[in-house]
Amino acid sequence: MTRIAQLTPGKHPATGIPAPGNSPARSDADEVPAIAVEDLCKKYRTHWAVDDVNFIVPKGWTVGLLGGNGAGKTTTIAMIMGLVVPTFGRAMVLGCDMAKDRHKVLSRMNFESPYVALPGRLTVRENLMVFGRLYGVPDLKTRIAELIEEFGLGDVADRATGRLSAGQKTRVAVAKALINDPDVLLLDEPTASLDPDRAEWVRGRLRDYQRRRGATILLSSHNMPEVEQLCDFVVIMSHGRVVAMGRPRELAERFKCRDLDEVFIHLARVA
Ligand SMILES: Nc1ncnc2c1ncn2[C@@H]1O[C@H](COP(=O)(O)OP(=O)(O)OP(=O)(O)O)[C@@H](O)[C@H]1O
Repeated sequence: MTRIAQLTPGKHPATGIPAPGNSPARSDADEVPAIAVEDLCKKYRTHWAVDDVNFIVPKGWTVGLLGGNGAGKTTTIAMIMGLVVPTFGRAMVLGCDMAKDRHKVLSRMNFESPYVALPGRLTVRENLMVFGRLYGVPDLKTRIAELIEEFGLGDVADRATGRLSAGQKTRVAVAKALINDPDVLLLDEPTASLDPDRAEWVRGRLRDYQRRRGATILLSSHNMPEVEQLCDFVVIMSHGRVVAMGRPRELAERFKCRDLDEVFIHLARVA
């Protein structure tokens, strides 16, 4: 049995985690997971940025990818997107090896990071139009109107994206990430530049989207209360390796901590 198979829901060696209540994975624990990361490694010159990472994300789950600065989260997400080629191992999305077959699943995925800027000279509407066309979204004008309404972007829809505030840009980026109704959504610190009110609002949108669509979300975040709110399960990395995984409450119990914040600090000091 591969390590990936051991991490299939219901077979988790440590936790035997059941699928979350609204998860389509509940009825079929053996179906192809949304994301499967198997023996994944990435070496830059002499440095292993990602070093033998294994985990799965069953369909319909929200999983947090956590770790301190330089732990390897962004590199792992980049390999899951098929943007960085693994040195060893593979990242599978909906059964496709992303280093070889990503064209087969890209239309069912999307990505958001405040650190990846959208073209600044294009207006918000033009950006949504460009990405909508790239993803082949049907009835695109209607979809853009829905997103502008849902994300409260009416006042800035015809302004250059580069001239918006960081918070406004983040809302545009999340709207862009949902334009193709993705089955799999990868989020790299989705609320990093938002004030607490806006951050909560974006989390609400993501939660609504996940529930409505049964979508799978893998999210990296340094905001532990956010992770506790959104995630069914977390994978914690340090120095390119997975050092712990489990449900947020289980991890707190396992490490005798009050919450995930304390677990994070504990692991950052010992791992
Ligand atoms: N293109 C690259 N060339 C060389 N080294 C890289 C490259 N990209 C990342 N690294 C290194 O790989 C390691 C992991 O980086 P990565 O960006 O994946 O970490 P991270 O967990 O996302 O960190 P942060 O929380 O600070 O964003 C770091 O030591 C980083 O310096």
